[in-house]
Parts: sequence; C-alpha cells; structure tokens
Amino acid sequence: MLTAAGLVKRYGEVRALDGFDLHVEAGEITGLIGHNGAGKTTFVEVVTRLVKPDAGELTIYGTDALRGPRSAQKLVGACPQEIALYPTATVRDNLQLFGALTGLRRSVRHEAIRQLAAELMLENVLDRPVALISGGQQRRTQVASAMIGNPPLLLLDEPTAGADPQTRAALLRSVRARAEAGAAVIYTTHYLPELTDLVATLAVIRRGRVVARGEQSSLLSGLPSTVRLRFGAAGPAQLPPEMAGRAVREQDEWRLTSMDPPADLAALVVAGCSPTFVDVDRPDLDNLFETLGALPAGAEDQAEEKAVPASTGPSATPRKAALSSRPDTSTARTARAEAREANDAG
Ligand SMILES: Nc1ncnc2c1ncn2[C@@H]1O[C@H](COP(=O)(O)OP(=O)(O)OP(=O)(O)O)[C@@H](O)[C@H]1O
Repeated sequence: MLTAAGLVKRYGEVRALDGFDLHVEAGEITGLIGHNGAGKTTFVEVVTRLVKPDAGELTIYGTDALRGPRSAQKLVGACPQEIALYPTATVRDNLQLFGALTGLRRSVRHEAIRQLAAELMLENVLDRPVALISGGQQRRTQVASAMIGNPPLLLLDEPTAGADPQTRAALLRSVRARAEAGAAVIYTTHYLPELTDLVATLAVIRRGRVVARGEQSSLLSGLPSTVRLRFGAAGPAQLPPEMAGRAVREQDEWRLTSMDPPADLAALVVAGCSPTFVDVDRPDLDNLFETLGALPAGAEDQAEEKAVPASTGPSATPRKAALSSRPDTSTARTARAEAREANDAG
C-alpha cells in the first residue's frame, strides 16, 4: 500500500512533480497515464529513492519511504523504462543477484527463478548473457528482476514497450497474478488498452500532479458519447434547440455530443425528427486521455524551447531513464542517470 502526498520535484524551472497525491491499495493495479513529460517516471524515481523530492510525504506499507531506513526498499520491486541489468552476466545470474538483494535465501531463489522463467517465457535463455538475448527477452528479464521475491509493491514503468502480442499477454498475466496475490501495482503505459485488460484503476497525470483518479468506468461515465444520426431525404435543417450547441452536420450525417444518448434520442422523436440511422460511440480511454491528460497541440514543442512553471504552462519533454529499485547494482548507465547525478552535485 502506498500513499504519496504533496510530492514536489523541481528541475530548475521545470516542476516534474507539482503536488503529486496518490493512494494505492494492496491488491490494486493503478495505471499512471499522462503525456510525455507529465512526471510519471519522476514519481517512480522518487518511490525507488533515486530522486529526492523537494517536498511531500511518501509512505509504503506504513513506512516513511523518504526518511525511513533504506531497507524499506525491499518492499519495492521496480522495472525501469530502460534495461538496467548486468549485460555480461546470464539471465539466471542477474535474477540470482536481484533475488539475493531482496533477501531471498539461495534455496528459495532457485525455485523462484524457475517459476518466473516459466511465467515470462525465459526458460530457453536463462543461461545466456543478457547482452546476447533479444530486446523483448531483456525486458522480460527486467520485469522478472522486479518480481523476484514477490515484493508487496511493484512499480512497472512501461514494461511492455516494444513487446510483441505474445510477450505482452504473458507480462499482463504475470502482473494480474501479482495483484491477485495482494501486491499493490503501479503501472505506467502509453498503450491504454492494456489498462482495460488489467482492470486497473487510473491516475491521470498532468504537469506533475494527479488530475483524475478512480475506476475506469466512473472516469469514463463523466465523458460524453458521440451519437451519429442520419435522417431520411426530408431530414431536419436543424436539430431541436437544446441540442443545437452540441450538434455538427457533416454532409448527410449529424454528430451529436451527448451525456445521455437515450434521452437525446427520445427528445428527437418527440420533436418529430426520427432518425433512420443511429450509431453511438461510447468514450474510451483514448478519449479520457485526450480530455484530461493530454497537453494542447504544440504545447510540448513550446516546453522544449522554454520551460515554464507548471501552473502556467507545460513541462519539458523527458529524457528516458535507467533506474532500479536496488541502486548501485546496475552497470547500465544512461543520460538520465548522469543528468541526475550532475543535478545532485550542482
Ligand atoms: N534529471 C532531470 N533533469 C532535468 N529535468 C528532468 C530530469 N528528469 C526529468 N526531468 C523533467 O521532468 C519532467 C517530467 O519528466 P518524466 O520523465 O517524469 O515524465 P514522464 O511522464 O515519465 O514522461 P514519458 O511518458 O515520456 O516517459 C519533464 O519535463 C522532464 O524533462
């Protein structure tokens, strides 16, 4: 179980986190969604203690995760956006190491690796060096390194990026199984149908803060449907006045924005405008993202040119990161890790 309250992280004028609040229960999968640069990875980095926030509180299963003992990190299994494994060591040796770091005894590790390899389709590559397996296999190894030891909090930052459908299905099955076993899961993705498959609750992030939170059905119920209507040859020149501001005519079809399609259809019939064709497009997660999470077109370009405070403008686009729930164990180093160190030093 995780509770973040009022987290703030500034990089110069950019507020990567700007009053970030989130509560995730044990057994819950929460999908973090938001535009590039919204602050998702920064939040994951704060939880894994790779980044120190400027303000705010974070508790993980009741432990102060910002100021408490580093051993609290054993509660967290994290899969970074970029591969952070020992490239010359085998898949098995990497998993042995991550297992040991979580405190798993040697005898238990062997069985845990066997199970994870079967679950994540890694059996055939267990004894190959990470550098010599495919990108998809590396990503599954990274996910396995987060899951080994069954940590009660899993942070998965775009774990299915670049995965083929079979790999994606295996990863999602594994994530669901961890949540069913009681883990709290925080899952970031830009591929929204995954969150439907996972029956995840959603946290929509915009400019460093959570702007919408809840079950998919309740968030979607706040969005309108689009009703496509066609009428016979003698169709109406206008729809009834109460729909005028919500309807657009496109050739022989009307598109009506509606919070209550049955009520609008009934009103049309009462007004003597019976449609000959009706099709209702219900809102989906893409619509939710466009409505709540996305920045206006062009905003990201502006952000790259000039970072402005989050309250008045967009944040800059991100650099991708290497991060790990177990700092100092990875040989993988990226621009973001170096930038972070430079920042800390400065
Ligand atoms: N080390 C850093 N130094 C300076 N700015 C940073 C650093 N890390 C992140 N930022 C900035 O903080 C903001 C949030 O970035 P973050 O990577 O958390 O976004 P994100 O939501 O994970 O994006 P994406 O979906 O592209 O992965 C961005 O404006 C980014 O440029």
